[in-house]
Amino acid sequence: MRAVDLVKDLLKGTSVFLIGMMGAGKTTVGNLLATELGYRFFDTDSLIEKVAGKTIKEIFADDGEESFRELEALVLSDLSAYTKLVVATGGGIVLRQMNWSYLRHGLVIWLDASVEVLVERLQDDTTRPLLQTADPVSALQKLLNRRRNLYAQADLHIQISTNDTPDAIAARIIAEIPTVLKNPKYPLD
Ligand SMILES: Nc1ncnc2c1ncn2[C@@H]1O[C@H](COP(=O)(O)OP(=O)(O)O)[C@@H](O)[C@H]1O
Ligand SMILES: O=C(O)C1=C[C@@H](OP(=O)(O)O)[C@@H](O)[C@H](O)C1
Ligand SMILES: [Mg+2]
Repeated sequence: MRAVDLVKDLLKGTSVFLIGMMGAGKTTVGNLLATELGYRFFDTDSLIEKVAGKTIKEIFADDGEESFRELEALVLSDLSAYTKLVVATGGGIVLRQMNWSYLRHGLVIWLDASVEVLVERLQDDTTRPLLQTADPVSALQKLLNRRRNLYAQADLHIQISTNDTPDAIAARIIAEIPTVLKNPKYPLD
């Protein structure tokens, strides 16, 4: 049996939620993973932009972060009603305790990249309002310090190194899902 077929068998349509810091690759890897699993892919940030009719940057600037977080919770609660989804979340989704009740509808996977990797990827990014500061490196470090314990509540922890390609990370997720989901056909596994 191919690894991905075993995983489909184990998941039985359960959705997958990717959490982790900005730049960890949730959007990029989520897309690939959905294709592999034959699931639909959604990104909470893209849905928020559709609902609001403006970009994340504009929402932060016009309405503030709290307003963005309200929309984020709303979009996540809607998505949690469905099965067979891979959902790439925004890095701050873990902050609201209520969001965990939605995330727990699926399998929660933490993509964990170091601040060095995140900085390398996001140094020229202008779309993430929380990084538009004089010192984005320390902004990322502070966010990670504040959020690490929340990300650690995920069902599966995927550590990402500098040279891991998106394809390799998607393959690793598929290889590691069986370590956290029991196979009911082999209850003594
Ligand atoms: N494994 C990877 N290797 C190299 N670059 C990556 C990798 N994953 C994502 N990226 C790049 O890093 C940036 C952030 O990725 P993205 O998927 O948007 O992360 P997130 O959704 O977690 O913020 C994008 O420019 C993307 O192309
Ligand atoms: O970490 C955060 O608080 C945020 C992460 C972003 O999404 P990505 O994690 O996809 O970059 C986006 O939701 C917003 O800029 C806030
Ligand atoms: Mg993203």
